[in-house]
Amino acid sequence: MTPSLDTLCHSQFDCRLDNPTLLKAITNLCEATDSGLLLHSANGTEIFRFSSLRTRQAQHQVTSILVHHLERIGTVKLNVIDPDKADAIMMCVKQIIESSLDQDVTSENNENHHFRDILNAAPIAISYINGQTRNVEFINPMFQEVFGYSLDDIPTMDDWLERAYPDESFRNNIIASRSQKIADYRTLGLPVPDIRTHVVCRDGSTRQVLQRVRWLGEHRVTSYMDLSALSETENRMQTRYGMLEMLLTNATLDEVLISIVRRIENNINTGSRCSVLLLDKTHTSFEKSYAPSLPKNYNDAIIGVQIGLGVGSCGTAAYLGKRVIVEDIMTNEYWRDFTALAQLAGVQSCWSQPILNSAGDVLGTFAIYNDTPSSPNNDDIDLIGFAARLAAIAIENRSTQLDLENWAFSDHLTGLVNRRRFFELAERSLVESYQQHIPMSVVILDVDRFKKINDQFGHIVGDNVLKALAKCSKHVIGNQGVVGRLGGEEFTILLPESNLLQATSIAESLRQELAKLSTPDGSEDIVKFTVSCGVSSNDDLEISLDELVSRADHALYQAKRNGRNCVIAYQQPE
Ligand SMILES: Nc1nc2c(ncn2[C@@H]2O[C@H](COP(=O)(O)OP(=O)(O)OP(=O)(O)O)[C@@H](O)[C@H]2O)c(=O)[nH]1
Repeated sequence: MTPSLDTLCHSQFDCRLDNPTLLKAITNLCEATDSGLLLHSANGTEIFRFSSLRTRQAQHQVTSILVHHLERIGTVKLNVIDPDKADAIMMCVKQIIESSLDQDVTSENNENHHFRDILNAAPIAISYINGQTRNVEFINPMFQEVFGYSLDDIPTMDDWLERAYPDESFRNNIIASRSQKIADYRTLGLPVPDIRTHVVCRDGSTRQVLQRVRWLGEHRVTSYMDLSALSETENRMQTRYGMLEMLLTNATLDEVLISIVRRIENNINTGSRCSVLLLDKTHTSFEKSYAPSLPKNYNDAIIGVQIGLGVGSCGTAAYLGKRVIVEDIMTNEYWRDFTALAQLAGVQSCWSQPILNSAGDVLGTFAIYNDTPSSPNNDDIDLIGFAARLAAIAIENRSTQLDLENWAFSDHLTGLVNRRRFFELAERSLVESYQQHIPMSVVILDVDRFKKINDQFGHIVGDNVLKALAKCSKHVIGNQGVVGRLGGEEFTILLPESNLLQATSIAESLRQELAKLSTPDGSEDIVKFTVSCGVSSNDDLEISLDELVSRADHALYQAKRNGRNCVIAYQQPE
């Protein structure tokens, strides 16, 4: 910053007159030339006077305006005895003063260059504004890098404020009052508190910065620490916490996976979309797609696709069990057979990470798609890895939960639904039956003389009989109903859409099939057995589940009394 010469004359030239070299040089000149001399600064203050007895008598006076680099810095009045020497003496005076000033300006310039160098090297954006003229005199390279503006874009403070805060009412209210506060702090001699603010950059983007204002004489030095990178990190942390929280809720697997996709999409560049693709049980082809931002026909086309080398980013990543980064789909060989699909979705790059379970098996993939060719930075890689791990946990959680549910709801010996589950399902069916006016039926089935089988062949063979019965019953009933084990050698069958006649017929078929079964006894022999069944239905009137079951039980009792190995439908007593 070169201070104007005017400033030098007014504020600094006077005090520099005590510079002994300058005073000595002028005094010497006056003595050598018999001159008297009176020097005024530009504002008229007398700053130097020399006179001797002879010069006081001298009649010839010359006045000259002292000009330095076209700027007036003061006047010199000479009293000379020999008028012919007046111009030469005046020239000498000027040279002495100007060379002294040049030295001062040069040292000032050196200081200013040093100051500039420091600002240029500073890692934060800095502007240097003249508080009186409001001219932006300097901005450092970091300022240009962070905000994009050059000095030509913002020659004055008002230009800067208009660009940085384009909303006029915000400028007139918030910014104006902030400027007033900054002035007040200055008047009070207090440091101006730092503030967080959002600045609009030259390219229209917004940067969050920490603004610090300090005064250097008349100059306002403002530094801006870029917080945008910091808030990006904060956002990413928030996203991660949000996803972890989701895992702890009762959300279904579908909800968790969609939530992972959505949250990552909100956290990355606009124009980027995400997907979770899940493999089928054989781990060879994609079975499910969670990609709500990709077109439906894209998702549909992915289902059933066999994974392998060159099956896009995800097919290849799932096949290799390794992350696959495709920066440009149109030129990458993994996408050679899928470019039309990519065009359909409007994606040009795809980074895919396999989802691995704790045993290291590939369960699917998590991927980020971009609408332009692009490569991920370290943060992106980190985020993809995090999303894939989270998806793996969600999937494993879900399967553990299913295992637990199965364990809680199924009979351990036969794998059929247990008593508790059977009654839950039957209760639900009964409600629907009345709502839809479709009768439902219940069959209770009991192995005849099972005690004898146990006694004769032992408990293990008895167990095998029960398992064989369960397997055969499930097969015969198929999707007509649900087979459950009530306990011991007693089973039950729920037939939600069968009336009494149909249910009796189904039970009769089952009885016949079971009678054909032969269970090995562990030696040469085989075990044959029969069953008796009681059937009830809600054809005729609205009854409770307890009543329905008790009627079937009653019918079973009849079947046993009738000699076993038969099916009896419940009949209302006359
Ligand atoms: N092997 C085996 N036996 C069981 C199991 N649960 C109950 N039992 C046996 O099943 C038999 C049931 O006998 P009972 O209730 O007297 O009836 P039953 O011999 O089948 O005669 P009826 O029902 O009158 O035809 C008992 O001997 C129980 O010990 C089981 O899980 N495994």
